[in-house]
Amino acid sequence: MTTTNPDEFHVFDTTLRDGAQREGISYSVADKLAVTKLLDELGVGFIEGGWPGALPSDTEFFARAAEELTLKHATLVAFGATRKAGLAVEDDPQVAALLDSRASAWCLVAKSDVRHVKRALRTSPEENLAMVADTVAYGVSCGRRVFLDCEHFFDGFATDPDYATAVVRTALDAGADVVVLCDTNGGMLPSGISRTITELRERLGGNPRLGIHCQDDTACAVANTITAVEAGVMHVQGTANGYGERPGNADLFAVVGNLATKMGMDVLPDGGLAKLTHVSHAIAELANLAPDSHQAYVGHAAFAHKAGLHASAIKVDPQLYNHIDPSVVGNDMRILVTEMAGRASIELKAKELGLDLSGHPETLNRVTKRVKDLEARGWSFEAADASFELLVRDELATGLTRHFRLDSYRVIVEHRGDGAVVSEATVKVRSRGERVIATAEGNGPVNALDSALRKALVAHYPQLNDVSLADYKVRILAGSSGTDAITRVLVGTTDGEREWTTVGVHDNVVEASWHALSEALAYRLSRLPRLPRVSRYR
Ligand SMILES: CC(=O)SCCNC(=O)CCNC(=O)[C@H](O)C(C)(C)COP(=O)(O)OP(=O)(O)OC[C@H]1O[C@@H](n2cnc3c(N)ncnc32)[C@H](O)[C@@H]1OP(=O)(O)O
Ligand SMILES: CC(=O)C(=O)O
Repeated sequence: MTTTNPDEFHVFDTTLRDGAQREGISYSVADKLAVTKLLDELGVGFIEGGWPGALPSDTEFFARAAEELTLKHATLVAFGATRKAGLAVEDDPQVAALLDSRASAWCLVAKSDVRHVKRALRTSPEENLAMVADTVAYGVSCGRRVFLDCEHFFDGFATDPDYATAVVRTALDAGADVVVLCDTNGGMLPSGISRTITELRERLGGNPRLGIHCQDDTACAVANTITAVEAGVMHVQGTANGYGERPGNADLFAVVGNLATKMGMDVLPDGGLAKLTHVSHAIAELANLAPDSHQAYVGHAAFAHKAGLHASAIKVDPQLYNHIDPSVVGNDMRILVTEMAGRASIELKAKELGLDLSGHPETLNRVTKRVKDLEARGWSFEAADASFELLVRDELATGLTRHFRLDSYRVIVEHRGDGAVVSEATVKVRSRGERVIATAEGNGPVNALDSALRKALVAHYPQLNDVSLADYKVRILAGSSGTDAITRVLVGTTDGEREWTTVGVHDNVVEASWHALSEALAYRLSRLPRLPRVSRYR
């Protein structure tokens, strides 16, 4: 891998500025400080923290960051705009706010499309160049490192290449460290990025310090960013998980993953790359967004294999079906067990769960057949590892699965005259050689059943006191009419330390729920000493 001098190649994060422009994101100042620490831990070179003077919370963020944060790797950057048209730079309150932020680096947004200069800024092309020159030079004279974001650069270059080039040259001449070419409307394709940067570099001559900032409106932001690096830029901007205005920004984790693993560029400090997955998920939490399972490199499913053919090759060598070793970016490979599984998928999944089927070809065949049959009837094991594990244990006859057996259950739902609806369940189970009967009420039939089953078992298995329901999902699968459909229930259960998921399928929602609930407790108890095997799945 080529070691990249952090001053010669910049990884510039704008999660807290452009990323915060995504609909639905609203960071508190504390969130912003936490995101900054995570990005610093990852090892990015620059963190754009927001626009002091424009957003009161960003002003507060910079004040607190100056007092509270000691960054190991990153330089904190304050975002702002070039001075107002017709105003001396020293008199512009927004520029004063940049100084007040105490950030040692600024990133200024400037117009580089002449149509925007005339129609949005309502000023002359010459005055816009003066705004760029004055503000950059002022920042530099105040000891700040200044980056210039050329808004709408690619559209501007297509309309008037001389003017767009003049903006870049003006900023470089005024002392800008890097001039960043922005695809603000996100409409570019890689070929256009490459052509424009090549032509710009010819016009400028020498080796200009250029950067790239791509919005994702054509879903090409990452590809456009990589193309720009190939065309000679030395500064990439992006955001955690691609958050940003409209469809978003270039996903910095995919950009960094590509640069490091495909182009041999060592763009993060030692150990940084292996933190990619953790930092991605932690920032999603702070943004209050569910992590995208299917995100490249860092998604939970980025290295999840469903097809039997994939698994059979992976069994020989995981590299045959993975573009990189997932651990390089802190991720894991997973094998999914579904109708598409073959014996190799089952064997690998069982191994993942600590069960060795390699010396048990008959069991492997049986498990594979049962999984395929059950999946065809609506069961889904890919999200229910615990049910799959119980099934394998049953077939392996390890005797670890059954600590209780159902005799019968009954649930009633009573709609009373006063409008109250009450559910009551009675379960009769065999446990430790005894017949146990328990009754419980609940706010619905499933809740009542769950309570009654726990009540019946807890005297024999006090471990169940720590177990609680974490999630309950119902999906209607098929049927000729709405009410005769098959129901699939997935139950998530936790003991405070771990979480596991079980599945139940039946044309009766209560029975499907019973199955998933009783499996959840059976799974917890399967961690206890051995007990005799009984058959399941009627
Ligand atoms: C491409 C990007 O995403 S850049 C980042 C954009 N981010 C944001 O806009 C979020 C923060 N923005 C804000 O809080 C507000 O828009 C503010 C504080 C910056 C400005 O608010 P207001 O003063 O009320 O102005 P308003 O938002 O209506 O218009 C923007 C003004 O900036 C001017 N402007 C736009 N770009 C620039 C520029 N590069 N340099 C100088 N002035 C600019 C516009 O001409 C307009 O001026 P006008 O008020 O004289 O018409
Ligand atoms: C600066 C910026 O965010 C853009 O031009 O898209």
